[in-house]
Parts: sequence; C-alpha cells; structure tokens
Amino acid sequence: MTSLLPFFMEGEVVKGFGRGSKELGCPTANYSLEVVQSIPKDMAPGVYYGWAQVDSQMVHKMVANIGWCPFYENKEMSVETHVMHKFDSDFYGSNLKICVIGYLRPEKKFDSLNDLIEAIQQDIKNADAKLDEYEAKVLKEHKYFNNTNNITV
Ligand SMILES: Cc1cc2nc3c(=O)[nH]c(=O)nc-3n(C[C@H](O)[C@H](O)[C@H](O)COP(=O)(O)O)c2cc1C
Ligand SMILES: Nc1ncnc2c1ncn2[C@@H]1O[C@H](COP(=O)(O)OP(=O)(O)O)[C@@H](O)[C@H]1O
Ligand SMILES: [Mg+2]
Repeated sequence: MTSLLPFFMEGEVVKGFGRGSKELGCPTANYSLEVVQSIPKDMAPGVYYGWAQVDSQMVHKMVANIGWCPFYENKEMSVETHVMHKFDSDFYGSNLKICVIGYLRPEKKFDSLNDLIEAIQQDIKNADAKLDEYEAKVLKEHKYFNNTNNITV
C-alpha cells in the first residue's frame, strides 16, 4: 500500500449526497465515479492526508476519504477531499488536483453521527500536523501543481 504513495489524481468536482456540509460540518469535494474507478485497485480504503489545488489556485492542506463510507453504507466507492481552507463559495465544476501523501486510519462504521463528526475533526488536526513535516512540505512544491494553464498572454 505504502508504495502507491504519494498518489496524484485530478478531476472535476461533482455533486455527492450533500451530507458533508449539512450533516458533518465538513464539506468534501467529490470526484465522479469514472475518476474514482481510475485509482489502483490495491489502494486501501481509509482516511488520507495530502495537498489539494482547486483549478490553478493556491495549494492547500487536505484530508480525503477514499472508500465506501460504511456509516452511510454507500453502494459505490467515493474519493472526497476536504480542503483545509475557507472558500467564499462552492466550486462544483472546477478541476481539483490532489496529492495523497499518507494514510491516517481505516474508515469506520461509527455508532453515532456525533462520533463520526468528532473523528473527522481529529483527522483534520492529525493531517495538519503531518503536513507540517518536511517530507510533506516538499510535495507541496511538486511540479504537478505548477502548471501554467491559467496564464493568459
Ligand atoms: C476526514 C474524513 C474522515 C471520514 N471518515 C469516515 C469514516 O470513518 N466512516 C464513514 O462512513 N465515512 C467517513 N467519511 C466520509 C463521510 O461520511 C462523507 O464525507 C460524507 O458522507 C459526505 O458525503 P457527500 O460528499 O456525498 O455529501 C470521512 C470523511 C472525511 C472528510
Ligand atoms: N473547504 C472545502 N473543501 C471541500 N469542498 C468545499 C469547501 N468549501 C466549499 N466546498 C464546496 O462544497 C462542496 C462539498 O460539500 P458537500 O456537502 O460534501 O456536498 P456534496 O455531497 O455535493 O459533495 C464541494 O463540492 C465544494 O463545491
Ligand atoms: Mg462531498
């Protein structure tokens, strides 16, 4: 599993079930099923941390859930990224690039919504600390994020 990391992926931000913001207080930018199905089959489901870039804007810290959301018993796998930044508005339809660096924990079927919310808040804290480490910071500067599509001459 570790050998798959860092793992880079990109795709359009599409609509999910609308639970992230409303029920969990944690919006997650979802990829389409087509993009989700392009990830390696041996990528372990779970909660990961890394870097995220919406269109060609600044690179921010992120936590991502990759899997089936056992609490909600989703039928399809999803890849959802919570970008650790306050945006002024939604960005559905934007291109989202992520660099998945490390694994935090497996997905769990929590007993209550509150337990899931608390776990997500702890994941964000853990990701924040991990991403301050030197090995992670180097990847923020990776050329993957450094395209010139947004430059008009
Ligand atoms: C950091 C993080 C950790 C998560 N951990 C779990 C988990 O342990 N179990 C689970 O069922 N879902 C987990 N989720 C996924 C949420 O259930 C999911 O984001 C939520 O259902 C929102 O889905 P939506 O984008 O379709 O609205 C996690 C999401 C994030 C961002
Ligand atoms: N910090 C953020 N991280 C991720 N998405 C965000 C953030 N701020 C705003 N959004 C917007 O919120 C949407 C995700 O909210 P969510 O409730 O999970 O809805 P959905 O179920 O449609 O994914 C994203 O697609 C994006 O447009
Ligand atoms: Mg979402």
